[in-house]
Amino acid sequence: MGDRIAALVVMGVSGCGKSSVGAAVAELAGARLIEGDSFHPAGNIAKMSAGIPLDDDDRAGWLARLGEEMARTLSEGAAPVLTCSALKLKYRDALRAAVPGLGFVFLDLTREMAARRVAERPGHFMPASLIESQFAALERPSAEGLTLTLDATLPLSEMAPRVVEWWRASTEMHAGTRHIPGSTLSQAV
Ligand SMILES: Nc1ncnc2c1ncn2[C@@H]1O[C@H](COP(=O)(O)OP(=O)(O)OP(=O)(O)O)[C@@H](O)[C@H]1O
Ligand SMILES: O=C(O)[C@H](O)[C@@H](O)[C@H](O)[C@H](O)CO
Repeated sequence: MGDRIAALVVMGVSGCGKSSVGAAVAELAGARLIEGDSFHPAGNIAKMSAGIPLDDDDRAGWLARLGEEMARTLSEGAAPVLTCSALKLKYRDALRAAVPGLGFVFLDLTREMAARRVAERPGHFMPASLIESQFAALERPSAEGLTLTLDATLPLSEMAPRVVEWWRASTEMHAGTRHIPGSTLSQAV
């Protein structure tokens, strides 16, 4: 601890709750939600809709775009909360290179629960048949700094405050200043 978290990425496999948790955290922290799925190029959506997993090349441009979007949000004085699968270490490192002080919230879910959630979710492009490939790609962020792992089956009402508390604690420990996520305000404590 002690490193200030400038922006958050809510990560994990499809169905783990990135959009739900990201929205709740952004709301509670007064931060700006960036919904990573909205930045996929049409070709990526077409591939996933057809039941074909994305590969590193498919994800490279998308990750670069997400890094730019977080940097742009910070330059406007807002704190970004990005939802992004960020399944592999090299994807997370690409995001870290774009935005120093990036915190990750990993929503940990079993294959069975992820498959059930995705199968039961109406009107979404992601088929449950791709869950296995999501777990095949997943490199859990177990030994990485500025990372909070949460059981993705916890109630949302419990997760969002925990994330915001962790975020605040990291900022308050930074050089004796308190940074309020979502604002440009930094005050001495
Ligand atoms: N903590 C939770 N408890 C119970 N159900 C949840 C929880 N979080 C999310 N869900 C439900 O699981 C489904 C998937 O959630 P959500 O869309 O937020 O996941 P996601 O990781 O953003 O998925 P994707 O990456 O595929 O878009 C939704 O139907 C959502 O309502
Ligand atoms: O890296 C990936 O394979 C993708 O980002 C997927 O995770 C989906 O976009 C997302 O989960 C929507 O269901």
